[in-house]
Amino acid sequence: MNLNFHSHKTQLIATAIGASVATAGLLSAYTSYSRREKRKHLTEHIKRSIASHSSSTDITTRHELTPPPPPNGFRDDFAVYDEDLVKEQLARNYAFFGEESMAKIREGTVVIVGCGGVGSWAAVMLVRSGVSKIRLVDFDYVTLSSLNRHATAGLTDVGTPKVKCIERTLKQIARWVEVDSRIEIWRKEEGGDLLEGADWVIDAIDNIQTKVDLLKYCHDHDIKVFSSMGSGAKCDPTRIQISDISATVYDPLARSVRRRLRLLGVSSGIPVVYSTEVPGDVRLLPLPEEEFEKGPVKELGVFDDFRVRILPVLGPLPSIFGLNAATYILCELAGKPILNPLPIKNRKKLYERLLRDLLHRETKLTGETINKLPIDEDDVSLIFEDVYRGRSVIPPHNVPSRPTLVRWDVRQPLTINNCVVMEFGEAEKHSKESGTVTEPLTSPEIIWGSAVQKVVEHRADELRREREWVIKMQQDFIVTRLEDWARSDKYHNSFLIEKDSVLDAALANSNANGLPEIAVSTAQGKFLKLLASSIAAKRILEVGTLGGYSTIWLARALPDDGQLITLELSEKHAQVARDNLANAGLSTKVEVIVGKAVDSLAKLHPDPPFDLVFIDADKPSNLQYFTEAKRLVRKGGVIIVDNVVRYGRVADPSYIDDNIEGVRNLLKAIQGDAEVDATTIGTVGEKGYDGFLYAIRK
Ligand SMILES: C[S@@+](CC[C@H](N)C(=O)[O-])C[C@H]1O[C@@H](n2cnc3c(N)ncnc32)[C@H](O)[C@@H]1O
Repeated sequence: MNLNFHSHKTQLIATAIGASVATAGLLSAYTSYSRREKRKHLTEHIKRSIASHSSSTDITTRHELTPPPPPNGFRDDFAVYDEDLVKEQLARNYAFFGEESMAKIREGTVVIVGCGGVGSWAAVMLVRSGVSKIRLVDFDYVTLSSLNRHATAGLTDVGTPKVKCIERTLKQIARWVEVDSRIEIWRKEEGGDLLEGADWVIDAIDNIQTKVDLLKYCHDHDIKVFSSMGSGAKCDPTRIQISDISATVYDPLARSVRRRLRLLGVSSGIPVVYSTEVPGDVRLLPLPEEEFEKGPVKELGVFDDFRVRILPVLGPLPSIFGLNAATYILCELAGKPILNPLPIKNRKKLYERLLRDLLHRETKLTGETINKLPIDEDDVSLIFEDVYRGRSVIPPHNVPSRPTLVRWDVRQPLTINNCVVMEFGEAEKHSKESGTVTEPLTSPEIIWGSAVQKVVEHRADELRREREWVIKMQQDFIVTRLEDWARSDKYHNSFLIEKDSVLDAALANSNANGLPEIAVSTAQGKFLKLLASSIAAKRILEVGTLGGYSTIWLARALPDDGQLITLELSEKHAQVARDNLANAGLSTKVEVIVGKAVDSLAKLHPDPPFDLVFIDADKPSNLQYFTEAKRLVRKGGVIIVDNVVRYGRVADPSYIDDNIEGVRNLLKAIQGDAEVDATTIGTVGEKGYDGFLYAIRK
């Protein structure tokens, strides 16, 4: 019985197993079949798509952004974007990063600025690894000479946009990828649009100024950016590495970018790929003779500020740079960043030591206890790495075994321009023979000769030029906020304008009565007063009183028998103004007329004429007020119109509103008016960017 039971059970189990195996076999066969079919489908489509590309003779259609859908409507076919196939294609990456990280990579958006030898490789590898949204930005076209390093360009691509030829390849690699190709130059003025939505930006630009612009822009706008330094003129792949921009050494492009960024206030926080290989005696190759014959060299470049000369490049190097960028960003997107990419040398300790030694040396030199030097650790690295390239200033300019910083000329203060690198022994000799600050013995030129003196001057000059460049750059970057202007006004006023309780009370009373805070600023008020004084104004007309703040300033310039008439629409404003004027002791000199200014003006007589008219009421009526002002002001008298700049918007055709139109109409009228001579003066201050129009009645 027992046996029977067992044999029955065994039979049942065997049947169950048999059935499961058969089902599994069938399922597996079906899955394989289904996959095979999907794969076949995909392969056929890709073949068709490629065939249709190569049969086309029109070079522009061959590089169309969207691959042409095949007759059976490929894009809607489930097989194209089938998740199974995507996962199969990315199987090794899934194995490496796992589901969660791969999901992040696949959601990532990367913008590549510069799609040449570096950017093209980065793009290809990012897409091969699963990045599904990519924007390519480059204004340039494929040339024959770029084929030695480009990831996707072939002979038939010559003369076509670089971004388009990368896009085509990317779509052949991953049918699901979204490529946004922009045949555009990145410029900081419109830079935001091209970077929109980026999780990461790759800077693969070969123009230093644009590169610095882009890095600074990304830094200021909290956009993650990875930058590629100079791959030109190098050949040693073992020296390529990733580090923070602040830790780069030996690479001349990195040095220049680092210096410029540092002077713009960005000293670290940008990962870069660079090489420590010091290029030999490399110069930009001269252009071939026939290129010169085509016309002035400058005209040969696509854009003025882009180089037209040729830098020697060994193809694999930029590609390695691009692959480094892709690797770094993939790990970042995956949430598994490369931890502490190894900088060639950890120089921080060295800079600390150099600074400490310099402090001791300076203490001896000045004979005083010094707690803080006028140069800091950042400057030390600038002097050591950038200015003196880690070498002694003394010929033969060895790499010192014990580098030391010293003040070059003890008769001059310690600055980055008056501080040099020496070997310890040289520094000792220098200090001994130079004497001290109070008792200098001789000049450094006498100690080391005029050739060394020239090196120091040359380096200082280099630094100065760079600073000038940076100052120029900074001007482009300046975004001055209202609070900056307010602080500026406050600072200047603290020297030039005494605290004035009457004016403060006028503002406080206006506020208390709910008047809008649109009176002129303190500095503008003072300007109006000075102006009225300079022309010895006896009769002043004001259009737009508000609480009488500008009125008080102007009236204070009047002599005892002077008079000011001010026109105000609002009875309430006028009443507040009268109170403020009374408090200022100016009631007898000022008459406030209530009503529409146009009507009030029409009733005023030009005899006696006014010396000064200040127009500051409703802007759409500017021209009417100005016309009346001309009638009422004496020859040689002055008309001032406020708010004619309006954040520069008057000049921006995209702004259309009544106030702005009021100013534009006034300007147009004055243009052909022989009776006045006028100019506009920007009055940047605590009220932001605005300006006065200043006109003299001829
Ligand atoms: C900008 S505020 C004048 C500020 C004043 N000048 C100052 O700096 O203290 C403009 C004033 O013009 C007045 N206003 C507006 N339209 C007017 C009109 N048609 N006639 C007269 N006044 C007018 C407003 O009521 C307001 O008080």
